[in-house]
Amino acid sequence: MGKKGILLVNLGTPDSPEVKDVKRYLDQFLMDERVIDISDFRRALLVKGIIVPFRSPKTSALYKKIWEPKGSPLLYYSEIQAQMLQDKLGPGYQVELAMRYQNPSVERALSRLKEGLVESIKVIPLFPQYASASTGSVMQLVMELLSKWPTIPPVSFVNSFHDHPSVISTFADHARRFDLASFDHVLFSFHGLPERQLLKCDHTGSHCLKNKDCCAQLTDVNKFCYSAQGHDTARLIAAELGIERKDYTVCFQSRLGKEPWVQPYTTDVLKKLAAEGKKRLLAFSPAFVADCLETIYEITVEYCEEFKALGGEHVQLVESLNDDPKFIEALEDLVLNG
Ligand SMILES: C=CC1=C(C)c2cc3[nH]c(cc4nc(cc5[nH]c(cc1n2)c(C)c5CCC(=O)O)C(CCC(=O)O)=C4C)c(C)c3C=C
Ligand SMILES: [Fe+2]
Ligand SMILES: [Fe+2]
Repeated sequence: MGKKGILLVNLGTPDSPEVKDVKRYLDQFLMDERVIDISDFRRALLVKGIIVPFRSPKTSALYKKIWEPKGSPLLYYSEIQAQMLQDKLGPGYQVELAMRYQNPSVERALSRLKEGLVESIKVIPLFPQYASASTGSVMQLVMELLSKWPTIPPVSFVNSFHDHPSVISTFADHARRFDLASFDHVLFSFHGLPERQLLKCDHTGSHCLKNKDCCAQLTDVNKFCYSAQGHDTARLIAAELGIERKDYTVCFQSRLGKEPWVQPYTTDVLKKLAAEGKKRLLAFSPAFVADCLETIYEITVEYCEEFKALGGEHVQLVESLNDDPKFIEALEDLVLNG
């Protein structure tokens, strides 16, 4: 019997924090039709004419602040996760890691699986909640690349794992490293998404954003909704930690552009909590399985400073799943049963 191929795919990061590499990364990322979902002509004008030239120097400066001797945290944690999963699954499996943008490329990882003569390929996009811009984009690229192979092996995809018990309990374990009673409020701050992309994913056209609580419960109608899955992740982590509903807020960070994104925005929530006299916040970022620019810089530095300037005292980030063996158990379970 041949080996089974496993392809883990995370979002991607620049090859280095230098402006030229950040430009190449942002160009590939934001030219993806699922990320900026407007016409090809308008996307090219916006991305190549405005965002990449103006944003890259700023983004490069941020990457320089989080870059470590071993590289970008997103990449090195992903590499560790892939190695730990390989060790756990043993010689019957070939685990490859790829990044949707930049390196290691999905094309190269698929070639390595082909060279390894795997009998099947299971793709696990490393995003707990499904979004067209993340999971959907990985699926599309893998299908496009495989469609050019003369022999297409049996292939399957994990769609989401927002409620996986080991994922939930790993986040909860990481929060228990702190004295939970010392915090005034808990944030579940998810990466943002344009509202338009949520609406497009509502196949009924009758549910999403039709009332302010449409994502509060996961049902058959919104089961693939990024926001509804995020609310479910937050609900499950809060339940495991015994955090009452009034003591946490689900919010969305990292907005890009002027159009409305999924709300509430994390910055608005910080303002509201500071105005209510809250001083110490505990912040989860459960859209990611590894710490990255969005957690290490945006939450730990930017949001913390913003909150302090508003009269707060501290925003404490809960570490992501990173190299926790319990998360690798979740990945193993997705391989075997997902
Ligand atoms: C949960 C997964 C992600 C979704 C969904 C997503 C959507 C999305 N992102 C942008 C724009 C940017 N995102 C940036 C960084 C970034 N995004 C994710 C994940 C998701 N993005 C990660 C893991 C990271 C960090 C990568 C790292 O190297 O650490 C950036 C770059 C940083 C910056 O310039 O601010 C941009 C830009 C859009 C437009 C979008 C959905 C439509
Ligand atoms: Fe992003
Ligand atoms: Fe929704």
